[in-house]
Parts: sequence; C-alpha cells; structure tokens
Amino acid sequence: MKLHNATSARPVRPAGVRFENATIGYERHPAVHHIDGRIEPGALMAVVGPNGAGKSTLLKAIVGALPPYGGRIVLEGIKARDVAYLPQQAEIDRSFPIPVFDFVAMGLWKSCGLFGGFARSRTAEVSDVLAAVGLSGFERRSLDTLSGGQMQRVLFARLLLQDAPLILLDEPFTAIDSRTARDLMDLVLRWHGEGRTVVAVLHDLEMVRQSFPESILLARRVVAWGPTGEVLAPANLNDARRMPEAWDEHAPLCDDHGAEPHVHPHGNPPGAGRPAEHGHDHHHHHHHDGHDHAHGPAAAGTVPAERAVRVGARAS
Ligand SMILES: Nc1ncnc2c1ncn2[C@@H]1O[C@H](COP(=O)(O)OP(=O)(O)OP(=O)(O)O)[C@@H](O)[C@H]1O
Repeated sequence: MKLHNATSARPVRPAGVRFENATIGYERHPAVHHIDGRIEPGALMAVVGPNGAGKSTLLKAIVGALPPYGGRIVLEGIKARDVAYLPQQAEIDRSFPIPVFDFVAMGLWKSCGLFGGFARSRTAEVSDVLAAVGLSGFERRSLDTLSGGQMQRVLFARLLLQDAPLILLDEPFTAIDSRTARDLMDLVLRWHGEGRTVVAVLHDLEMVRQSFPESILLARRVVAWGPTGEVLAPANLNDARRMPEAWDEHAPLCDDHGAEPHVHPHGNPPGAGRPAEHGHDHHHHHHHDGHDHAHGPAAAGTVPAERAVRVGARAS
C-alpha cells in the first residue's frame, strides 16, 4: 500500500502515557481500577482481556472523554487534541448521508478550521489517503452506502490525515475480512515505524502475538503489562478469565481516593507476571469461582474485585 502523506515527512513528536493509580468508571462505579504503568513513546501496544474488562474504558480515559475519578492519567509530550481515536464500530453512526470526502476531510479540521478555507493541496491529501486505504474514487460516495470494511478503511484514511503522534484503536479489525485487516494492519505497522505511539484493543491473540511487541492484559484491573510473550502467558490469561463479568449494580462506590484509606489490588509492578497455573485462552467468561486470586492481602478470601477496593487497610 502506497502512502503519499505530506505530513509524515515531519518527525513525529514522542507521545507517552503514564497511569498513576488511575481508577476509571461510570457514575463512580469503578470499571477498571488502580492502574499503574507507562506506555512508552513509540510503543505498539495491544490491550486485551475478556468482554467487559474495561478496555474501551481505558482508551476513552486516555482521550480524556472519561476523566479518572481517582489517580491520574498523564499525556507525556502531547495534549489531548493530539490524540487520534478510532471508536468501536458500534459507536459510530454510519447512517449519516455525508460524502466520504467530507467525512475524511473532517480529520483536518484542526489545521484548517471546520469547513473553513479548504486549500487545494489539502483536497489532494484527502484523495491521497483514500488511495492509501484502497478507496480511490470513493470521494463522492455517501457514507451510508459503504460496507463495514469500506467504512473501516475510510476511518483509517481519516486517521492518516490526522497525523497524530498517539493513535488509539478500539477493535479496529473486528468484523473485517482478512485482506482488509491485513491492509489496515500494514498502516498500523507503518505508523509504528514512523515513531507514533499506537494502542489497540484487540481480541485476536494470534495477531497480538505476531505484531504487537507489548500488551496490557485487563480484567477490571491490570493483570499483566509488558512484553506480549510474557503478558499472554497461560497463567495470566487464566487469571484474567476469572473476572466476574456481571456488572454489579450494587458494587460500592469507589471513593477511596479521597480521605479513606485504599488498597492496591494489583500489587505487582507493570510487566510482572503471575504465578504459574493452567489456562488456554481468555475468551471464556463466567468462570468466577468466588475467589479473587489476584488481589493483595486486603482482598484475600471471597471478595470480588469491585469490593476489594473498599475493604481492608491500605496495602501499599
Ligand atoms: N456508559 C457506561 N455506563 C455504565 N457502565 C458502563 C458504560 N460503559 C461501559 N460500562 C461498563 O464498564 C465495564 C467495562 O466496559 P468496557 O466497554 O470498557 O469493556 P471492554 O473491555 O471494552 O469490553 P468488550 O470486549 O466487550 O468491548 C463493563 O462492565 C461495562 O458494562
């Protein structure tokens, strides 16, 4: 795939993300809690874990759409507006009858103002990125007439134009045929080669093993964080799939970042693995056996992850 993106000739700003005991959730119910770790500038990072683990939530928090109500998430070297974000397909309204060209050009609004003074050179750029994703000639097509795979290509074209130093992708290859997935993965690798930081939520562990040097394994908390080979070890995957999947309406509010003492449920530093156990993949749920094995001393016994936040004394 050929890419004529004038902007990529410039060096890319190094963009990192640091999590300091960050807890993220909805209406003060924690979805993922006490995240510590750093995404290094230039990292190609996969975020994996069972359904409901908090992967999308993590990305939304990095973009700033969901401020952590405990701890901090620090963008290193960039501002929130320098982050490009591809939401899950289900969250994108494709029914809007807007021409592909206009939709892709919206990726440029930062540099030219929304709908204001769209220079001829930029018009060529839109055509170039459409060509780069294999959609030459689609400029006038209406967004609502595209297939799912074509829509995903259009979204990648828009990301190309955004020229962002940090790119977040939420399940970019789900419901995409293998050829399109390969083409789009090539773009991801190209971004990585240019020094951009790429973080992608993925369910295909084979693809993660093949192409993503680093991973974060989530199960409402960080199970493991570091080199993919270590993170996806069977013991870690087994640990992650024990996550209680049901959203517990009655889980206590996670307000332990204030005056109350708090525990540090995953007392291991980023990259640390788990003790050996058996396990295969992370795609089976409802395996919660009443024990929350992974937590620190305060969470021992039969305390589910959500509650562990509130019980006991500070563990660290
Ligand atoms: N807007 C919301 N309001 C309340 N709870 C939410 C909201 N969005 C997500 N959640 C809950 O937060 C938890 C984490 O959801 P999230 O979408 O981050 O999971 P995920 O790991 O991306 O899952 P999947 O693989 O199914 O996409 C889930 O229990 C989910 O039900």
